Amino acid sequence: MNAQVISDQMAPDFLLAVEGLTVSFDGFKAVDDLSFYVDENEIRVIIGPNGAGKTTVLDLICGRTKATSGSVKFKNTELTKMKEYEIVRAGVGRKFQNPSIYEDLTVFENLEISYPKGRGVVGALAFKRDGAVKARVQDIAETIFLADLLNQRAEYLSHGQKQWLEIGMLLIQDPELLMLDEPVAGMSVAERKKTAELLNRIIKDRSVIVIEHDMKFVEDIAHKVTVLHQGKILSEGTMAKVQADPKVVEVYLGH
Ligand SMILES: Nc1ncnc2c1ncn2[C@@H]1O[C@H](COP(=O)(O)OP(=O)(O)OP(=O)(O)O)[C@@H](O)[C@H]1O
Repeated sequence: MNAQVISDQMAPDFLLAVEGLTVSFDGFKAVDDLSFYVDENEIRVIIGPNGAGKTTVLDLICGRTKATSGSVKFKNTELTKMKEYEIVRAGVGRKFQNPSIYEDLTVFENLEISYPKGRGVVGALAFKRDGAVKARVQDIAETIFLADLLNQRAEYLSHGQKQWLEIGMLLIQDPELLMLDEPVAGMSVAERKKTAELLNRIIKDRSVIVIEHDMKFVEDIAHKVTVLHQGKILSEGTMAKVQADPKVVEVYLGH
C-alpha cells in the first residue's frame, strides 16, 4: 500500500469533532451533552442568548476548562486530556474578548514576538530565520490591514486595529483552527466589514469558530451557525435555516 493510500484512509472526516461534551459547575451543566462537527476551511458561528454556554465551549476546546465528560477531537487527536499549551502547539489558536497586545511595542514587534520560537538557532541559521520572520510579519500585516503601520506603537491603534493585531498575533503561529470570541464588539461598521473580509481571506488555510451577537456580521461570514441554549444545541444549519427556526426566534432572535 503506498503512502498516499494510507494517508487518505487515515484522513479525519472533520477538523474538529465535539461529542457528548459536558461540564458541570457545582452540579449546574453549563455545557450539556453537546455534539457538533467543524469541517476544514469552514467558518462556524456560535450564537445564543447570554449564559447559553458559548464561551465555555471555547474554554473547553482550548483546555482552559476541563470537561466533566465527552470528547473533543482535533484532527483525530483527543484534546480533553491535553494541557492548554499543548493544544496551542497542536494548532488551535484562541482570541479572548479583550485584546491582549503589548501596548508599548510597535505593530512589528507585537507580531515578531508571536512568531513561533525555534530552539537553539545560532549564527547563519539565526540570520536566515530573521529574514523569514520579517517576511512573515509583512505578510500577516498585509492580511490584517496594518502593513502601513508596522512602526506604530500599538497603544495608538484604534480599537478595531488592536483586535486585528491580536488576530495577526495568532495567525503568525499558523493555527489550523482559530477561535474568536466576539471579534467585532465595539467596532465601527466599516471595521466590521473589513473583519468579515479578513476572515473570509484566512480560511483558505484553516477553519474558524466565532462567537458573535451581531447578526449582520454573522450573515457576512457564517458557513454554518450553531445556536446554543442552556448548554445544548437549539438549532444548527445555514443562517437562513436558523433564522427561520421558530425556536431560535423565540429564545434569541426575537428579543
Ligand atoms: N467557571 C465557572 N464557574 C461557575 N459557573 C460558570 C463558570 N463559567 C461559566 N459559568 C456559567 O455557565 C453559564 C454559561 O456561561 P458562558 O459564559 O459560557 O455563556 P455565554 O453563552 O458565553 O454568555 P455571554 O453571551 O453572556 O458571553 C453561565 O450561567 C455562567 O454563569
